[in-house]
Amino acid sequence: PPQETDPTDFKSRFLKKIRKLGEGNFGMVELCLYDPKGDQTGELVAVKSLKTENESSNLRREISTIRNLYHENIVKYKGICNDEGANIKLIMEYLPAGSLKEYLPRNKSNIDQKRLLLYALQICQGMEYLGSQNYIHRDLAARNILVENESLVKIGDFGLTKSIKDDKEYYKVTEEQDSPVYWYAPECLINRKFYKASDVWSFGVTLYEIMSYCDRENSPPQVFLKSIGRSHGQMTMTRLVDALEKGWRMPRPDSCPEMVYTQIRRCWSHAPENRVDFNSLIKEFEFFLTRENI
Ligand SMILES: CCc1cc(O)ccc1-c1ccc2c(C(=O)Nc3ccc(C)nc3)n[nH]c2c1
Repeated sequence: PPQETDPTDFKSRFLKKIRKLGEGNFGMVELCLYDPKGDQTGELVAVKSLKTENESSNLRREISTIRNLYHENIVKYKGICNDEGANIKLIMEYLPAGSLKEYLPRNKSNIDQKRLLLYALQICQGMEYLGSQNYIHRDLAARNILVENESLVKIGDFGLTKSIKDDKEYYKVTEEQDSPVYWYAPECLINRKFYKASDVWSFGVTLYEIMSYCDRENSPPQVFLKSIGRSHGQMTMTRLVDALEKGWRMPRPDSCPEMVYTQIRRCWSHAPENRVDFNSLIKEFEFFLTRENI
């Protein structure tokens, strides 16, 4: 019988680097061609490797998380490459159109608001599934939503995803890495507790980005800094928390219809328990998508 090969076991000698796709504080993502036949007929893959050895526990957790997730709006796990001893690599499917952060500004002219709501619906479907598996993503943002084609987007980068299986309903943020504070809910900023409802807050910020076609001038950091004033270091976080505590929220972008902004605000209730959940958001977006004009 043909020798049984494990399709999730990638050999480093066949993994050819093409270019860097992104870089984080601990990991790096590269576009590679996996070409076991050596004739360029292999497949393109996205490969996450470590920059520092001591982060391998985080990458191993990411691998154990992503390998058991199966949903059309979650980037597909392909396997691992760890025949070089310590530095294990995570192999994911390569999405050729990049993240919404690159895709939306570039294709603004041929993407209408209905299409934006289709992306919003798909993100909610992926997040609802993730929550059903008792995971919180903790880094939901347009930069982590990848585009398969103009009708399909997928949630990516589970580098900060945590399981809340052991019956706790929140995850305590421990690592002091420079967290994406402008996507964080108040409870995450104040007492570093991350609930599933904290992902809903981040979805609201992500939807804000999407409805403004990820316009850099109107990005969450820009909007916050314009309104709460420029300052440096710790002050920014404190000023951000104070503004949010006082009820300040990012204003409706011009390109965002009132009824979509209403949904965004339901993601931004101060108390986690008062926020809308992904199931209700799915119903809202399905309804919006059945109506003719938005
Ligand atoms: C392997 C890291 C990872 C880890 C995880 O847990 C979930 C998803 C990913 C991931 C992250 C990025 C990508 C990409 C891409 O960045 N594609 C592109 C295409 C074109 C351009 C311009 N930029 C970019 N494709 N598949 C990807 C999977």
